[in-house]
Amino acid sequence: MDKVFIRGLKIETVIGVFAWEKQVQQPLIFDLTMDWDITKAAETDDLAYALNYAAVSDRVIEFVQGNQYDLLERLLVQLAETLRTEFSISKIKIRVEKPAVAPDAIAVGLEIERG
Ligand SMILES: Nc1nc2c(c(=O)[nH]1)N=C([C@H](O)[C@@H](O)CO)CN2
Repeated sequence: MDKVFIRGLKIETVIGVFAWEKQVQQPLIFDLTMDWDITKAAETDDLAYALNYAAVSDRVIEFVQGNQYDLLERLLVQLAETLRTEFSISKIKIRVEKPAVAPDAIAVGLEIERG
């Protein structure tokens, strides 16, 4: 299957288990890979048949900044469900890094696949 991807989408939001994390915004960095059959878009050269990565990016930003969760797990599962429903995406992989909380690691985060 063809893939549409978004890499390194940085979004400032409130996320985390601890009390201090609920008082501040911190960055999350998202990578998304989405299955999409590009045949019709390639034949027609029409964005209407493509999975518009700009529109998906805007929705990810809106969702992440519009919802507050403790765990990355809940955020990613809810986000995956929302994107799959709204954009008719059959399969999605979402990876998120939370860089501000792990000074001794290159990265911490979570990756899920749905569909
Ligand atoms: N698997 C997870 N582990 C942890 C999470 C999380 O969302 N998923 N969150 C935290 C804290 O919020 C942390 O980021 C602050 O130090 C810890 N572990």
